[in-house]
Amino acid sequence: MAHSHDGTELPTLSIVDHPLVRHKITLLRDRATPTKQFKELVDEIAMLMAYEATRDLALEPASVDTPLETTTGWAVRGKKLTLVPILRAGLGMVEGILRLMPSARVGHIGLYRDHDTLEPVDYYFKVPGDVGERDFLLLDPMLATGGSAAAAVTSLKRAGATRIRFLCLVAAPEGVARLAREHPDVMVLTAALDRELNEHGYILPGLGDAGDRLFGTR
Ligand SMILES: O=P(O)(O)OC[C@H]1O[C@H](OP(=O)(O)OP(=O)(O)O)[C@H](O)[C@@H]1O
Ligand SMILES: O=c1cc[nH]c(=O)[nH]1
Ligand SMILES: [Mg+2]
Repeated sequence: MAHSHDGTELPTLSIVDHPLVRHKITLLRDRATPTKQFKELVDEIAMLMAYEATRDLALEPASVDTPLETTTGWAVRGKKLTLVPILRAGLGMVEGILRLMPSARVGHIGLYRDHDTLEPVDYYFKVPGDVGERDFLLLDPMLATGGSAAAAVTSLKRAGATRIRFLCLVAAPEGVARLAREHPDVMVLTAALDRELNEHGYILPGLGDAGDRLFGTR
């Protein structure tokens, strides 16, 4: 059971604190890290996190012919795992995870956070069919107020999704609490649980605006 800084229980939270992840997250936070390296780090951390997020995937026996004989191995069971990045910043997490599981499907959810109200505004939704039979990994580097993640989960559920995990790199306690309140069935995996949000809804200490740092906008 995880706790936020004020002691609230966060039962659906898992912090991926592998030493390599902690090292890379620190480089990602550094304001001096240039766009090219920022992109590479997001890609690498996402891949390491996906390894943890899929630890309990169901398997089924699979026959395999080695050069010497036939034996029984294992294959991941069921429909292809489905990655759903929240545009834009979530896009940075897709390629690294696809290297680990090249046959995963990819859906997209377009959302941006209104600068004044901090409320999510949605502009795109496309996911593969057979939604109810799929395991979804919803991807966004930042979980701040939780408004965007909660809205994306609501959209996925409206389309029929039942098994959703949310992967982020940096989370604020406020966002974790909101997601746990609105979608207690959705497990959240993060590489870092930060202290708080500032008055503009930015995570402290955080890493700044993930979308801008990934794509060189501002
Ligand atoms: O938890 P929240 O308070 O909703 O904030 C988090 C959202 O804000 C950022 O996206 P942004 O709105 O900057 O869009 P972008 O990815 O297009 O830059 C981030 O990538 C999340 O989607
Ligand atoms: O700190 C934050 C909060 C929301 N979105 C970001 O990219 N960074
Ligand atoms: Mg942004």
